[in-house]
Amino acid sequence: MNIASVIVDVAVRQTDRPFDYSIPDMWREVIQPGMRVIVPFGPRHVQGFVLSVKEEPESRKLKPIVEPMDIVPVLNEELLMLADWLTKESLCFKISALQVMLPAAMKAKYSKHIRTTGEAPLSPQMQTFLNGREEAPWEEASEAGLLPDVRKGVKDGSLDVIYAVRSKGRKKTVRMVKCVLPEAKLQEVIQSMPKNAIKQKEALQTFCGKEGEWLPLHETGISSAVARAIIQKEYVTEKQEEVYRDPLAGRTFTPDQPLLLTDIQQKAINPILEKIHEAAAQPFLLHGVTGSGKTEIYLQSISEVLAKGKEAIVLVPEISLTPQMTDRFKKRFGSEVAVLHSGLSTGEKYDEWRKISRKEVKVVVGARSAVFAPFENIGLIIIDEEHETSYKQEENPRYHARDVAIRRAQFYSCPVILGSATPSLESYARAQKGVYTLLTLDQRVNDRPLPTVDIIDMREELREGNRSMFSRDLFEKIKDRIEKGEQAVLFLNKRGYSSFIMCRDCGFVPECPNCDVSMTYHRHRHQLKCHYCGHEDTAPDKCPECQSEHIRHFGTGTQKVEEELLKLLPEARIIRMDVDTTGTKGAHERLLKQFGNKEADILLGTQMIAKGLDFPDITLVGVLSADTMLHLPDFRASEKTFQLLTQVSGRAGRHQLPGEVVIQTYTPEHYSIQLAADQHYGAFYEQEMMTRKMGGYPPFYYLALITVSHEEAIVASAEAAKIVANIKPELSPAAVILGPVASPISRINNRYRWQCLIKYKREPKLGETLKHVLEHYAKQGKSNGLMVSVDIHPYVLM
Ligand SMILES: Nc1ncnc2c1ncn2[C@@H]1O[C@H](COP(=O)(O)OP(=O)(O)OP(=O)(O)O)[C@@H](O)[C@H]1O
Ligand SMILES: [Zn+2]
Ligand SMILES: [Zn+2]
Repeated sequence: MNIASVIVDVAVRQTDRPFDYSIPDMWREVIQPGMRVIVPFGPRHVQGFVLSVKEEPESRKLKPIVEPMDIVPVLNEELLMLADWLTKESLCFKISALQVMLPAAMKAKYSKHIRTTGEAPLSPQMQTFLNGREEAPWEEASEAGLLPDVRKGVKDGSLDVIYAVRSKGRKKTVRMVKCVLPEAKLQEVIQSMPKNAIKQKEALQTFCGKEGEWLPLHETGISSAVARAIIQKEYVTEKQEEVYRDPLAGRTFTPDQPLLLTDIQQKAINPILEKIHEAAAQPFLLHGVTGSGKTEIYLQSISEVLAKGKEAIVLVPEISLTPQMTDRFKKRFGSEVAVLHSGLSTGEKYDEWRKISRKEVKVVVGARSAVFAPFENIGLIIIDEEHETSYKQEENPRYHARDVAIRRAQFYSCPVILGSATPSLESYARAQKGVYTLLTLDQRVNDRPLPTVDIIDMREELREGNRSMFSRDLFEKIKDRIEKGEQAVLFLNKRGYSSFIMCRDCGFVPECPNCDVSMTYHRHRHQLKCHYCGHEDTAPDKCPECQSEHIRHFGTGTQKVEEELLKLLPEARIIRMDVDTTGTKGAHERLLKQFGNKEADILLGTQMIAKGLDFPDITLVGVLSADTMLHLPDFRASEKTFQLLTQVSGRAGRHQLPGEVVIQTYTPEHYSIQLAADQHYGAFYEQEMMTRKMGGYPPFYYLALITVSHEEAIVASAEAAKIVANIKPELSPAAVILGPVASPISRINNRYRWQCLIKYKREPKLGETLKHVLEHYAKQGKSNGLMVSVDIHPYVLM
């Protein structure tokens, strides 16, 4: 093959297609599709991905590939096809689709150098600057104010500008040493060494009885100076050995055995096992209440897959990718497991990825991007907590891991398990239609009861003179748990604070008259605004419902909760988990371990404690503020509230001791709170589907969000209007276009943002139309400062 089609690492629309390069003779056997290569592009060298290779009679004049960056392909054929699909589905650049599949360490790092050519004399300035060096970094010349001289040098032929491309990640190596002397000879040498060579003698002693064995130098205790000496004397030889950075170093896992499944679990797993044996691509929705033993079903399904010599991918939301969760997989499958999450360093991620790529592991447990694990014989993909919105990537390529998983599973003819106690409406609706097979676990393991839930009306508390953030009921229960030596989890819903206003006396929250979403409060203008349709109002100083003056937007943080709790209960031992206390590496794990060891009575935290925790002595869960998310300007607000309340409640009473839950709220009558307390998913589903149907939202309609931004608000709004005018004729009359309106976050980095939301059912021309829009603006892009983005199936409408 003498020609390669390459996608170059230049993300603009004009380059969003393969370019042909000739393959130099010496690499004709080497270069294959899926490899990264360095190619010339304009004056520079850039990274590129080979999509295909072909043989052509040498008539075209093509630039040659500079060199390959890999010796084996890093993307297999399936992943290359997947990138194609991803580009079409999410309207992204091909290069972004290719790069998202690889660890960050494999992204190209570019550097620029100046180098002497020796073909013409250097200017005196350059001579002084280079001071005998052949090469210097471009930045250094730039800082020295020498760029004009560099330019002259390039012109007169004395200098070259060199563009270098490297991978960011480095393989880690350790220095290994081995004694080359036979045992007897070694003893002889030690004996004959001069008395003062104590260190060298000691060093050689280490090799006694280790003939022919390679030892890691750092484990021998030999200093590098001494090592150098005995290597020089040719007693010892050395080599560099590649090692993996082990993110779990120092942790041990006691292997565990599969549990005997309960009848309910058995009934749920059977259809999965059947599809594994048939090798059939079938998505399952595993709807199991909290503590119903979903994880055990995952584990046993994976065992079956491994027994067939295939591989499995398990996706877990970042936030619940806790040590507790990963341990369960490590215990069952030991060194067959690789773990990928954002807590790993770039190097550690790279190493885990290479283990997968080299087929040294069979199971990957990881966050969203692990869906691209480079396995080639996938037998099962599992998405735990499938309703989590973090499975959608909010930057290009804007993909949803669920869609990618189902796509890959089709290719490999294998089942997908989507698991959740609170499935997304979209998935449950698909299961109702039979697109996914529904499996239900409606009871906790061994008939442990679900916790009892009390809803506390915080308006009532206020009326009766309790101004604290703890209701009397919750406070009494916390005290009781501390006395009994049991544990409590206090959950503060941080998301959504400070964006809406609420009456503290009656719970009234101003809503948009047209949209059924709460209005967003703008403090600087004291205004309320709907971010779906643009409706505006001044913020009331008195509650329109009850005339109370206690209507304001309020907020509180975990730290404040901790302080107040300590004032009331000085003896309470509290572990606080939020972004502040978990910022450092391993902090998350350490805090949970302390809690598990019962070094604290109360675990106080935000979203990050809502999921995955399984501690036997948690008998109380308190939700301090159930409403905060309810009033976000988001049609999924009720769904998110229901899911979160159900999840947190599920942390209580999972083992022998029964659990209790207290939910504090200002809107106790809201159906998502009522039904979460009843733990009645079915009823919530019915009610919420009705709301979505009336509002014309998913799963009844699909959405596409167009966002336009510019430094001047008027330009952004005018362009948004133009876009709407342009696409309208391309869509059927059934499609609805909302807006343009200012985005909820109306300015980011001094750019004003406007958006329009398209609701549609079937619009075959939509993808093409939106792509044209993107292309149109990409062409003008830089000159007029407009930025346009398109999010198909958006989850963040801000
Ligand atoms: N068949 C079984 N026999 C005995 N114990 C089991 C069985 N299956 C699961 N368990 C135990 O029950 C508890 C709950 O199970 P698991 O954590 O798998 O539930 P889950 O549905 O994944 O929970 P959640 O979604 O709430 O995190 C765990 O402590 C688990 O070890
Ligand atoms: Zn009121
Ligand atoms: Zn509105």
